[in-house]
Amino acid sequence: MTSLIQVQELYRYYGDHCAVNNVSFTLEKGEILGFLGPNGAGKSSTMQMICGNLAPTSGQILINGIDILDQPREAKRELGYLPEIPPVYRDLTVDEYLEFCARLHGIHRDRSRRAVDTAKERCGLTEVGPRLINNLSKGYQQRVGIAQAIVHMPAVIVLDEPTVGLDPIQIREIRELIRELGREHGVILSTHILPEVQESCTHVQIIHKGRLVLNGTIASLEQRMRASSLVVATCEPADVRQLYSVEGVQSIEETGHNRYRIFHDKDKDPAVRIAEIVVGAGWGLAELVPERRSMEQIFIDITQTSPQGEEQTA
Ligand SMILES: Nc1ncnc2c1ncn2[C@@H]1O[C@H](COP(=O)(O)OP(=O)(O)OP(=O)(O)O)[C@@H](O)[C@H]1O
Repeated sequence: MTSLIQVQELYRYYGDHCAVNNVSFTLEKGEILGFLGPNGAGKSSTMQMICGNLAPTSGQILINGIDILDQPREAKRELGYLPEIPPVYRDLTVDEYLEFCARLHGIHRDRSRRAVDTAKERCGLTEVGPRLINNLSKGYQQRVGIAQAIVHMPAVIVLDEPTVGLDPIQIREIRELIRELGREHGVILSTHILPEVQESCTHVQIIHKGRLVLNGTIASLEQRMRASSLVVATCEPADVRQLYSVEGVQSIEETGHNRYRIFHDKDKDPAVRIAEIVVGAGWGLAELVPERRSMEQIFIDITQTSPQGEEQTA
């Protein structure tokens, strides 16, 4: 079966600066791939190359088996792209704009009305068809941006930072929409926001200084985020010696008034036993929280364990 996207040994230089460095990956049907990295990591450059808007220095990109450099028109038919700044014309109504996009995508006039209605319905825009885009909220303008990306029913949708500048409710709605789109399209979502990937995606790739340093499922990312420490707070002072007796506990740091950070073996979670001891001894269990690594810590972890920034498959 052909992958929806196949990227092989992709490079992009800006002068001497290597912004995308030997990136290879595939996107399969049913996958929502989060392309995660800090600002300047090379996400937008990669997205633009995949969408045929930026020439690679070298490498190959196949969209549904079609080479975007050899057959750009055919390959682009399989693609919907929402750039970081949505390409909407604010002085058109939603209907006029989407109709225009449908025609640009080569949909015949007879079928464009239907295509626009379907895209509006999927993006929750049915009620606002006659309204000027300029008068819509930023969240709705973003939906219009997504509607233009799906109006021609592409196999693949590429969304570059789709929730930047939205308020928390709008963010939730757009993430829900992305999950929904993932049922019928392959989706690549570029973002520097870790929770975005955790909430919306099935797979994740981390790009760091132009290189892919992690490629795996969301479950594998969650695994990496689990730090090997717990924070325990008690109402009465705990007898630390008893906590040391729990299997897997390596060291205990007292961090304040009846608060303890317990470091443990990665493969042995002592939380249940610690809770039993605290409750059994009558110290009062006020808090027991497994600590989690931040994205920055994961970057450090990954880049330190693979000094050349080589890709790890989790
Ligand atoms: N046209 C350009 N000319 C020179 N350098 C560029 C150009 N576009 C991007 N870069 C550089 O290439 C690197 C990758 O940029 P890119 O925009 O792809 O990263 P990004 O991960 O999308 O970051 P952001 O989230 O800030 O957009 C950065 O160091 C950036 O400064």
